[in-house]
Amino acid sequence: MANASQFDPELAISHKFPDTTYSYTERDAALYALGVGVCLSDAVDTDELKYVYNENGQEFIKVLPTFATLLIRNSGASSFILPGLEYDPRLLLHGQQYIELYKPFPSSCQIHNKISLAGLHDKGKAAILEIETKSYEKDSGDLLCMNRTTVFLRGAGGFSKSSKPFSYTNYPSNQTSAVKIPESIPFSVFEDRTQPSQALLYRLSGDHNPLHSDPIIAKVAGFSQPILHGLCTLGFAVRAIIKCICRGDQDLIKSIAGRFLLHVYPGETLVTEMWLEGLRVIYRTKVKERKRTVLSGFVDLRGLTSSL
Ligand SMILES: CCC/C=C/C(=O)SCCNC(=O)CCNC(=O)[C@H](O)C(C)(C)COP(=O)([O-])OP(=O)([O-])OC[C@H]1O[C@@H](n2cnc3c(N)ncnc32)[C@H](O)[C@@H]1OP(=O)([O-])[O-]
Repeated sequence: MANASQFDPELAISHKFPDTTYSYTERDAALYALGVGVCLSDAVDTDELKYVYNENGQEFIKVLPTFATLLIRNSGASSFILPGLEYDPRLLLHGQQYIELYKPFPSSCQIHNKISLAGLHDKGKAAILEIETKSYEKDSGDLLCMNRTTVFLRGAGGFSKSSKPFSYTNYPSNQTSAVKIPESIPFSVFEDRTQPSQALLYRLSGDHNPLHSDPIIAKVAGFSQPILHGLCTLGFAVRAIIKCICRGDQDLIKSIAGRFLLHVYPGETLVTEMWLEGLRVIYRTKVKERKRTVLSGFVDLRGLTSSL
């Protein structure tokens, strides 16, 4: 439990984050695609080869919508360290991710990020911190996407009165990632087995948190072995939706919300169930071997393909 003297929520809320920059090339986009399982079970997958190879003479490779989560990499870990918040970073877990996409990503680009604090909550046993990043294309000044990252700081709650726990949010409640899963049979189900080396491949895209690679750090954090990055699991789930519901058209994705409910061990099989409600896909991802739900959320679409 956090010592109240180590936490000054008002100081954290008034903190001004410096802008950050990020540049990527086609190589980064392709490496990321491999990290989230593109062409994992079929090297010539007709829906996915375009993310890693200039197929049929296409000039540029295509970029997955979840690549949005990499644009904030340089603002990543350091943006969770704020004046007024002291906690053990080894106990930090990724809780939720919300992404809005405004324009398809070019295959290479220079990015300018504007960062702000979107939420801070005292949950008693934990504190929840939410950071929002707006990513602009440097050349055109166009807004490409917005990411809202929620982290769960285990052991850092209890910094306010339990009768009136501190809670600050500056965004609409309909953007929360928690969803109610329908009781009906899913519209579609997709299964994908992650590789035992999946986290080691994914980390090359820039998330070097040792929780995903170092057995000793993983044990300190309470896991039997290094766990998969939450955003890697999200990448697998959204790929399943692009394949099964968007029929391979990644540009149909408008926004993505995901709540990480349980850790995934690299090598486990991910089964994503999808329900279509108008232009919203509600989804749930389970680990087949442990029969446990690890991720759930929704994806809003710009439209449906005529072949659906
Ligand atoms: C990005 C940086 C680095 C990346 C690291 C990774 O990738 S790590 C790998 C990827 N990440 C992982 O592997 C993490 C997987 N997830 C977990 O292990 C667990 O879900 C947990 C430990 C985050 C919370 O479990 P628990 O049993 O301690 O929680 P509880 O059910 O008792 O609820 C307490 C309160 O918290 C709320 N709340 C609950 N969950 C979430 C959430 N996800 N999100 C937000 N909020 C959440 C819940 O609504 C409730 O509030 P209310 O309603 O009372 O106002």
